[in-house]
Amino acid sequence: MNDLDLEKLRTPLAMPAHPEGFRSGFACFVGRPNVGKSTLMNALVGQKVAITSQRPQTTRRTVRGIVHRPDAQLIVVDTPGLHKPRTLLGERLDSLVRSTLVEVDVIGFCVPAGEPIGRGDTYIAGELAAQTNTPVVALVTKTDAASEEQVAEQLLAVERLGEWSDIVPVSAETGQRLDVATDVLCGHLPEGPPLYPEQDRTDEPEEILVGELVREAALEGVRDELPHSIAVVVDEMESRDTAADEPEMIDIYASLYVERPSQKAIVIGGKGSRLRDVGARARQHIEALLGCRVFLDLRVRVAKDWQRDPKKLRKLGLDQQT
Ligand SMILES: Nc1nc2c(ncn2[C@@H]2O[C@H](COP(=O)(O)OP(=O)(O)OP(=O)(O)O)[C@@H](O)[C@H]2O)c(=O)[nH]1
Repeated sequence: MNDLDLEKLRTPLAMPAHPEGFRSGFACFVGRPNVGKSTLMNALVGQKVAITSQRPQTTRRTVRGIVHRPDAQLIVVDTPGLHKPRTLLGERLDSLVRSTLVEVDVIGFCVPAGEPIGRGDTYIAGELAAQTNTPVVALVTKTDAASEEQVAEQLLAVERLGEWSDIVPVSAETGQRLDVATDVLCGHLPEGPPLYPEQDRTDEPEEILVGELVREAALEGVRDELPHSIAVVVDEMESRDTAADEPEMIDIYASLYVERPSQKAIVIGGKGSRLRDVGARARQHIEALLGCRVFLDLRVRVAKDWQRDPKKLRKLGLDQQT
């Protein structure tokens, strides 16, 4: 469902004339979980196309966000954070990242400015060293959350980690040096026409974006292992028949899957209070995304140990390798 064959996407559109020297192509951000990859992609695209949270490993799919510039079109593929796999879901995520790495024109290796380089970063730097044909730009993220001194030290530490085409410190939060990052990434793209129409910010289907917004709302405030146990499937999404003078309205029915009945109780909350909050938060974001009123019906269902079961992963749309 989330086609990774980027070669297929390189077919140029029948676009109006583009300036000579126009560049287009794909970039992919990699890094440990929670280093700010999705937030950076959203900031570069200028719209929320990937969900984010304080929890590591929020991103489960590769998401494509599109950055438009007068001289280039950069398609950013956001990937789940690389880590040592512990579950089948973890393994699938890792191989998903690896298969994406070999297909892009430039890789952005994200390391947060304010955290010491750890084993996770070294492990990924080692993986990247094997990608000899693809330029790697090191992006030192979250510079707003670190002191100037820390940023300077981190730049030196990152330099020592491997061979990078460039090292750019950025803050998705304040927008600092995002233009430099885009410039540098675009500089590595091949010359070619735009691949997407100018108004497109993502090629994710709306249903997927809606499901992700529900998951994001459900992740807020939950503790421990629960975040990784929640998956969302949009079961139905349909425009309601409204009178000509009434505003457009879309009915959405979605299921939130958890792994155990005890988790179901947590997600629903006392007298359904938590689920109501999740629904209200998600509805707000979905209405902003779709630009119309939304009726949102959420059900919580148990799919026992879905993270370890290939059949269930497939049903939840998380088995992207087969
Ligand atoms: N202060 C600050 N916080 C940031 C910045 N970018 C991201 N964050 C925060 O860092 C956390 C993780 O951000 P994400 O974008 O979800 O990180 P990720 O690397 O995509 O995470 P995974 O999906 O786990 O791989 C969130 O709480 C963000 O708000 C930044 O530039 N400055």
